[in-house]
Amino acid sequence: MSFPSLEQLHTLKPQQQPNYPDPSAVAAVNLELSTRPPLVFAGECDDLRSKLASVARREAFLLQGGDCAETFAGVTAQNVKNKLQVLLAMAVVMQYAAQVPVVKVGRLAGQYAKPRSSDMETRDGVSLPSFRGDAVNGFDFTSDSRIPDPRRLLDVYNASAATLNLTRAFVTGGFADLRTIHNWNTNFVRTSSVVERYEHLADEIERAMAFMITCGIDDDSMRTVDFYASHEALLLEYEHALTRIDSRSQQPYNTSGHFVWIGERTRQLDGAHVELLASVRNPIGVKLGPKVSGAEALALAERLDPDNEPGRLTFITRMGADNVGEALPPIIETIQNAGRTPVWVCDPMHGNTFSTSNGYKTRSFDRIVTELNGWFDVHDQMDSWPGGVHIELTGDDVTECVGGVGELAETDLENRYETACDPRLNRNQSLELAFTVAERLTDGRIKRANPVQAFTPVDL
Ligand SMILES: O=C[C@H](O)[C@H](O)COP(=O)(O)O
Ligand SMILES: C=C(OP(=O)(O)O)C(=O)O
Ligand SMILES: [Mn+2]
Repeated sequence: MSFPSLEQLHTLKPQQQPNYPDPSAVAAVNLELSTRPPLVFAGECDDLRSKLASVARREAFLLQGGDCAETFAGVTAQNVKNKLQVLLAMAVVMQYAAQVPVVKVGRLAGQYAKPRSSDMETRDGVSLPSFRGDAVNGFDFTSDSRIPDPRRLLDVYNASAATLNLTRAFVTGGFADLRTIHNWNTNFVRTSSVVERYEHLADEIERAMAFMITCGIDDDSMRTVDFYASHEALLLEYEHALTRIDSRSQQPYNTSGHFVWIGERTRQLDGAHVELLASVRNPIGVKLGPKVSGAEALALAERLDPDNEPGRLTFITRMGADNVGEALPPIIETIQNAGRTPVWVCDPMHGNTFSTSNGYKTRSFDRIVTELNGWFDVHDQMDSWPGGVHIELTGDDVTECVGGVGELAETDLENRYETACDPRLNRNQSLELAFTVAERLTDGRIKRANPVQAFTPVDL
C-alpha cells in the first residue's frame, strides 16, 4: 500500500497551508524531516486503534484533551506534568462513573499548527498574516515574526519528541499511580465549592480503591497507564515527511502521532488532507460542524474507512450548544443506516466560541456543558454510544473561559489569559467538567455493551 506524494497532494488545492517565501528552504526541511526517526511506532497506533474499537463497541470511553495550540515555550516538565495530571484525574472520575475503561489521548506532542478563520490579522489599521501556530510563524504582531518559516517544522519535531519522552516517563514512572490521582480529585472536591455535588462520587471512588487494596490488588495496572498522542494533521510537509512504511506490515503510518485528525476547515472530500489520511493505517478523526449533512459524513466515512474497520474512524462533532439537538441526529441516522459504528466524540469547545466586549476570545463553561448534555441526549435518543469527549484544556489555573466552579467573569479574563489561540478550560473547570460527564455516564439511560452484572449468588 503506498501513500500520495507531496506533489500529488499539492495538486488537490490544500487549504490552510503556510505561504512560505522560499520553496528551496521548504525542500531542505522536508529532506531533513524525512530522515528523522519516527516519533511513534506503528504497533502503538494499532494498540490505540483496538482500544478505540472497544469504544465503538460501547466497552470504553475516550478522553482526548490538551492545548488548542501547543507552544515551544510550553515544553517544560511542569507544563507537561500539569496537563497529564488533570487528564489522568478526569479519566479516573469518568472511568469510575462509566464502569468502562477510559482511553486517554492527549492533544499534545504535535499540536503546533493552527487553521485560522482569516489569513490576515488587523490591529490599529496594520494588517499582518495571522498567527498559525509556532509550527508556522511567531505569535508577536510584527512583520518579521509573522513570516512563515519552514525551519520551524524541525522545532516542532524536536519539541514533540521531548514532550513524548516526558509523557512516557510520567505515565510509566509512578506519576500515574491510581492512588495519587485519586488524592488530586479528593483535594479538588474538598477545596472547591462543588463539594456537595461530587463528594459522594469521590467518596465512592475512595472506598472502591480501599477495597481493591484490601484485596491485595497492587499490580502495574494501578501504577501505569497507556497514554497516546494526537494532533490535527494540518501541515502537509510535516505530516507527509513523517508518514513511513511499517516494516512489519508494509503499510503506511503517520509516525508524528498515534491519532491524527482532519479539522473542520480541511475536511473537503476531494482535498489533500482526506487523501493523505485515507492512505495511513493510524486511527484517525474528522471534525464535523453544524453545516455537515448526513450524506457528507457518510461520504467521508466511506472514503476514510472503506473497510468499516472498528476503531479506525472517530467523528468529533463540534456543533455548538444551540445546534447539537437539531444537527446531529440526521448525521447519526445516516451513518447507522449504512451499518457503520464510528467512535462518536463531542468537542463542546469549537462551536461555542465568542468574543467579549473587552476583546477576549472566550467560551462559557455553561454553554460547553449545554452542548455536552445535548450531545448525550441525542445519543440516548438515537441509541448510539456517546463514545468520548475532546476538550481544549490546561492543567494550569488560567483565566480563559468564563463560568465554572470559580465563576470566572469576563473582567477576570485579563488576569491569566495565556492561550496561543483558543481559550482553554483551566484545571478546576476541567475537573468539574469530568464530574459533569461522570453524572451523565452513570445515567441509567446509557446502554453499555457489558453492564456490570448484578451479582447472582451461586445455587449451592
Ligand atoms: O482551534 C481551532 C481554530 O484554529 C481556531 O478556532 C481558529 O480561531 P480563529 O477563528 O480566531 O481563526
Ligand atoms: C481547529 C480545531 O477545531 P476545528 O477544526 O473543529 O475548528 C482544533 O480542534 O484545534
Ligand atoms: Mn481550538
